Amino acid sequence: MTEEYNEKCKIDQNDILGKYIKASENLKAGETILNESPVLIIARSGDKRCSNCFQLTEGYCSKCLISPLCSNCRSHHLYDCDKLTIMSKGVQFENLRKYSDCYALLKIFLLNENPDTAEYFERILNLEAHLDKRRNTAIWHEHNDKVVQPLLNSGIKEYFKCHDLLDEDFIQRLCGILDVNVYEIRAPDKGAMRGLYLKSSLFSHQCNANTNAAIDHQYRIKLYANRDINKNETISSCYTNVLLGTDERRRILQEGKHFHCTCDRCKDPTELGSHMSSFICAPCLMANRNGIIIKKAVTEKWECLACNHSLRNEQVKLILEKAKEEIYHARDDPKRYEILLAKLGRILHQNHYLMVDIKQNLANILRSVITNSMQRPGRCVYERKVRLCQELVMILHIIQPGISRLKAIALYELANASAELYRLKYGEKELNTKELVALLQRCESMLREAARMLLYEPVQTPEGELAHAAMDELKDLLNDIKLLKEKVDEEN
Ligand SMILES: C[S@@+](CC[C@H](N)C(=O)[O-])C[C@H]1O[C@@H](n2cnc3c(N)ncnc32)[C@H](O)[C@@H]1O
Repeated sequence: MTEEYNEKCKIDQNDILGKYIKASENLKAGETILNESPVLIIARSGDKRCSNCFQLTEGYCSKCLISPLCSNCRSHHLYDCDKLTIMSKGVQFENLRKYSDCYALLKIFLLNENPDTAEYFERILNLEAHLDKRRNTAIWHEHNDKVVQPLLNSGIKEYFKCHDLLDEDFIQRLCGILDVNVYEIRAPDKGAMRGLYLKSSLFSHQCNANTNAAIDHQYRIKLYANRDINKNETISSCYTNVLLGTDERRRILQEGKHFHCTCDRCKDPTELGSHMSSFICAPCLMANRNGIIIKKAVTEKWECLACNHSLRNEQVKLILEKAKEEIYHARDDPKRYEILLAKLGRILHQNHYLMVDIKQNLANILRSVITNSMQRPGRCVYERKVRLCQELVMILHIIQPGISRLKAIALYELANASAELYRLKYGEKELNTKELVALLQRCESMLREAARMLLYEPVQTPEGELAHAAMDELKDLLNDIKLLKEKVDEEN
């Protein structure tokens, strides 16, 4: 492939990945690889968002009658509005309104109508669609009912330049292109929507990817190296939630992106030693042994590493289904979460992704208890919060060893909760001033590490704002430490 990409990386192609990006030079951790604006921003399937500000809405533009528009916005993209205004006079726009996913496709056709953007239409058509893998699957039928038929029956196709292309297969192909290539982006209401980026969509996936994607308030994407990348190394981005277990991640990637992931983490039954899918071996537990059940790589059987005990696939499925149901019913109740942790902790490894899910939920509840000025959290709240954050940081160190947004947030919370706990202990005379200084210095280095990783995030995003908060808190902490050190000197 000779197609130009940029000076830091180039496009290559192989039978497994299709097109993918590799480094043309050595890249340093933190180095920006790509900055790009989306060619398309669309609502998530089933949502309706204002064409101008992207807030959720039920309203429509009073001129073109087809584009969703919220009550705060008076107009949207002029070219699109003028074109759709002509079309709406001769089409059944009620059907297009009823099936909101049609609007994403109309936006793609409009790119082709507009001479300024027609080039993007051509480039979108070059993206992977996995048409054959999708044919006659559940998603194919869903798109047929909610996009293909409503579009074809509305009569709108005759108004587009590409009307003779617009048959069932072509529309399914575009649906496939969107499903396979979009990035999830944060909507103004903090919900999710989708962005299509022509260059960024060529990055292949790894569950332990070597880049992070950061999307700013204008929806520009920045892809930066989260660790050093060698020349000719494949540059990857992560398409899925890293806090899920291998079977879950693989299922999501198979269903949504149509490939079987064979990255280092997926291939390793211990998930790089994190044990995020492992079970506790009951016979070993009874015998006071440390038995862990993992899914063996070749046989795909769930077997204990210490004895010959095994679990059948159906048993594993049942345990997980029941655990998920119990987690669902415990939602927002810290006491029930604690009981569940104790109960499931006898079946699931401490780092199992469902245990991590409960611990994250619990840590979030404790955060609101701590930050709520009406409540006066006791020491035990801080102790629990510290323990939960420590466990999360430890797992993230394994699965995201480089620069990591999740790790930065967990470290930030750990540093603050720990500092508060040490101050409480000091107030209760459990620590002397010198000991407090030493412990606060540990918090300082955690906060510094969190701020360092968050500084790669765009300023006007929640993570960018957290970077600022971390810097401010670091200053306060340094000041505290300085005053306490002076006190130590006076005491000596
Ligand atoms: C967003 S596209 C990436 C660009 C794509 N390779 C192309 O040729 O246009 C996602 C698709 O790339 C392929 N892919 C990405 N990462 C992969 C991986 N780790 N293993 C196998 N296929 C992968 C899959 O076909 C997937 O559906």
